[in-house]
Parts: sequence; structure tokens; C-alpha cells
Amino acid sequence: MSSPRKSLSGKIGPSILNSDLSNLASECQRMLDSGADYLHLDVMDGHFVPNLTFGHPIVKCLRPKMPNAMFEMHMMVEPAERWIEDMAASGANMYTFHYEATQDVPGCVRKIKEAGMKAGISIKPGTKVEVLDPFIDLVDTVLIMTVEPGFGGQKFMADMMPKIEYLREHFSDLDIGVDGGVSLDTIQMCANAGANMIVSGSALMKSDNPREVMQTLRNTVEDSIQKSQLER
Ligand SMILES: O=C(CO)[C@H](O)[C@H](O)COP(=O)(O)O
Ligand SMILES: [Fe+2]
Repeated sequence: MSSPRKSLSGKIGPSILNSDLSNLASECQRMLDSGADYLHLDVMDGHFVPNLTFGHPIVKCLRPKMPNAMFEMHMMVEPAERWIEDMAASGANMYTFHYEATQDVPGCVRKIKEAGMKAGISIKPGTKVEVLDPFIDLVDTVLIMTVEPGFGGQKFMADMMPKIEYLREHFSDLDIGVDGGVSLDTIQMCANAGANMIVSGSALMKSDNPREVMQTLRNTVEDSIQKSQLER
């Protein structure tokens, strides 16, 4: 018996990387109040990527201030497994790790699930998307990087769109995220390619009206999903 079809929806996850980190909780709350579906929290270890941000102690402080928020942890750390238990204990909901940062993808996913979180897998721009084929059934989401991980505010790499197209063509129900340089100028490309989980940092943080920007990002993705479903 085939499993029931999951219906895709467009979701917006603001990245708080380029926000005022001295006011992290209020910046997160501002994004939630503006209609964010989840928060994309970028964790960098200064080793897997050439930058440092924050770790699980900060997540632990944020959690009681926003008990119902969905925290997706973008773990730019190596080894990828290192912070699974701590992040789960601190209140993270989803642990998105990098394919390039582990020797054992299935083992990493198993540990994430055992810790009670959802699992996401991400690839850097230089990694071929086909390497993910054996693992798609194990994970909840795939996150395609459209910048070299490490910094917010970089230029969107349009040449990553074929990776998203490949995934959408082969895995029609998969939650596919896109991260890096996503803005009102680049969302149409992401939506056309088939992304439905939209991470956006600077474009939201710099906006005077993040609610309107989120709504436009979401509508663009929803329109594209509807169109592709009609074409099926
Ligand atoms: O993972 C990241 C960088 O490594 C960030 O999530 C990403 O850069 C989002 O910020 P912006 O939209 O400004 O590019
Ligand atoms: Fe990120």
C-alpha cells in the first residue's frame, strides 16, 4: 500500500545571523510576530566554517521566552554529531547538519531522532546533490546552500538551482530548503526550482516591513507549488 501524499506548503524561516545579536530574543520575537513559520538559528564552530556564532547555552535561554517557536538549528560544525544531545536538551526542534561534516550520515540521523528532534541535511555549494540520494528517506528536510556557509549577506548563487530542481523532480513530497542570499529579488528562482522552506536573513533583518516581505516570499512559493500541482 502506498503511503498517503504529503501536501507541500511554503514556510519561511528567518535567519537571525545578521540581526542585532545583543538583542537576540527580541529579534527572534520580532520575526515570530511578523509571521515566521520557524526560526533558522545558525551555529558556527570556527572550524567547519571560518566564523563563530553561538551554541546550545543560548538556545536554552531563548526556549522559555518563546515556548512554541520551532527552532531549526543550522549546524555548521564538525563533527556534525558533536552537539546533538545538548541541542535537544536545550529545546531545539530540528538539527540540520552538513553532509560534509560527518563520516556516518545514517548514524548521525539516528542519534538526532533518538534525541527527539527532526533531522535535516545540508550541502555546501561544492557538493553534488546526488550524494544525498541514499539518505533522502531518512531525513525530514534537505537544505541547499546558495552561499558558501559562514556569513550572512552574501550574493545568492543562482547556479545552485539545478540541485533543487533535481530533488523536486525525484522526490516530489520532500521539504526542500534554500539558504543564502534569498530575498525578494531571488525568491522566484527558488520557487520555480521547487524549494518550499525559505531561509532568509539580511532581506528580512534590513526590511522596515518584515511581515510584508515574509508574505511575499511565502506567496511566491505557494503560487509555484499550486502551479506545479496543477501540471501533474
Ligand atoms: O547559513 C547561513 C550562512 O552560512 C545563513 O543562514 C544565511 O547566510 C542567511 O543569511 P542571508 O539571507 O543574509 O544570506
Ligand atoms: Fe543558515
